[in-house]
Amino acid sequence: MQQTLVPVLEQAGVVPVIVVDKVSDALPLAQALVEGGLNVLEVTLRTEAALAAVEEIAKHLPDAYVGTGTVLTAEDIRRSVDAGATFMVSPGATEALLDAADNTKVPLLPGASNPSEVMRLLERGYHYQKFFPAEAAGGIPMLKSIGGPLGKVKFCPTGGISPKNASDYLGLSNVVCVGGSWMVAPKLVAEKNWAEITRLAREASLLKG
Ligand SMILES: O=C(O)C(=O)C[C@H](O)[C@H](O)COP(=O)(O)O
Repeated sequence: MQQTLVPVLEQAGVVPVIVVDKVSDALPLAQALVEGGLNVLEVTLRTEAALAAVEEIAKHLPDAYVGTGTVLTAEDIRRSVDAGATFMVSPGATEALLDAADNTKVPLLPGASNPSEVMRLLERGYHYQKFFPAEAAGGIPMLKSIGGPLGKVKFCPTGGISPKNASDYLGLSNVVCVGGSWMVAPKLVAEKNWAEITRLAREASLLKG
């Protein structure tokens, strides 16, 4: 069920976590990120514009893998699939969400923040999980500790990742990629500073080594 997601995550390095307020910003923003070398884009379902933004990017930017974030409910899954998302990300997981995900081909990267949550997701077949909120939930020491007993799970830590700590996370054997919003800061998007977004994306893309 996550088969199609694995190669996408493995080449992602840094996944920008995007909040789009205006649909008209979606394409130039996504283009700026792809130009900088980041091609796996998570558009959070936190704004009215999010689904239309996903549709635009999916339709016009074939070089990008666009997915939805902040997927909380079965309805969010349905709307993500309809918009053309190639993957979905949730900050945590509920049985209802996982049941709905079982009924769609679009892969889910579900969130966990401690060993019991990781184990529950593993029981449901999720070998790739988001570790959220990464810094607040114990960061690198927590991931190293989890990696002992639960070494077959690979994580995409998100929440508090920055240019300062991203490469340390990416250096862990149980980290497949990291998520972060620093290269799509609201101020940069509001100013339509696509050049700076490309510059930050390029810097981020070099972190994956
Ligand atoms: O909306 C979601 O589903 C989330 O998971 C939250 C995001 O992961 C964080 O907003 C990104 O964290 P920062 O890079 O610290 O801004």
